[in-house]
Amino acid sequence: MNYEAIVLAAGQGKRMNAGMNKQFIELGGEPLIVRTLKVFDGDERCTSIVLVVNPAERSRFEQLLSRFRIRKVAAFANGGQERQHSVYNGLQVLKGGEIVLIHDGARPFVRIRHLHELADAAVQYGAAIPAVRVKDTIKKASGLFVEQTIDRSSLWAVQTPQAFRLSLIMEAHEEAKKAGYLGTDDASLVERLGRPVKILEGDYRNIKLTTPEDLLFAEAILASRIAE
Ligand SMILES: Nc1ccn([C@@H]2O[C@H](COP(=O)(O)OP(=O)(O)OP(=O)(O)O)[C@@H](O)[C@H]2O)c(=O)n1
Ligand SMILES: C[C@](O)(CO)[C@H](O)COP(=O)(O)O
Repeated sequence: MNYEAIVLAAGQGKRMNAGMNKQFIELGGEPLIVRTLKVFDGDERCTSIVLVVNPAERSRFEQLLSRFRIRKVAAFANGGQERQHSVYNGLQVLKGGEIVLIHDGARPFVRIRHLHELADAAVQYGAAIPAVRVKDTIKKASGLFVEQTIDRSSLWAVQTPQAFRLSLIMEAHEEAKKAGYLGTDDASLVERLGRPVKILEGDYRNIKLTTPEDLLFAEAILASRIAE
């Protein structure tokens, strides 16, 4: 199934502590955002990309698109205060296809195979997300004391891209906006409508580069790919 993509790059990268938007950090000679965009740009099922950026950084992103010959960015949208607001702004400029994949620009290692599986699952279920089973024991705390150990057999660590029927995710964002609800991912806005969200087994290497040590993991993943 073909799809449109919204790629989010309008954050500040505060937890990366790099003194700049982490999207511009180079991995193996290419900026993080370029690596992410290349995956979608190279997927024949991706019809177009909306890139969500801080307006103050737009010309820098435009220069990268030109330098690295990224062809499918059809439109920019302005980032908002929160990730959810950025997604909402991106939804407003979509061309209006049936399926949209919403992806963190900070996740450069997503595989095309998963893009296709997620888009197809969104056709079938309305909403589909990649996730990996939790490997650690998770505990709920009160302050810094354990309150409860959570049974991890039904816990998943959720990733992006998150895939949706466009009409459904538009409704979910509008309803969340009306209710003043803020979620940390887009699927939570669909869940609150009582609509199903399908989980697809993801890849532990589809990491979100968030804190400095994630760059170490990223270099290792890159090295392993070169060896493939
Ligand atoms: N208002 C926001 C916040 C985040 N993002 C994007 O959403 C993705 C996931 O967010 P996160 O990893 O938290 O990135 P930052 O917000 O940049 O990081 P931090 O919270 O450490 O500042 C990133 O690609 C980020 O650029 C966005 O487009 N608009
Ligand atoms: C959307 C997400 O990547 C799913 O795990 C995550 O919720 C983003 O969180 P962030 O704090 O905005 O990076």
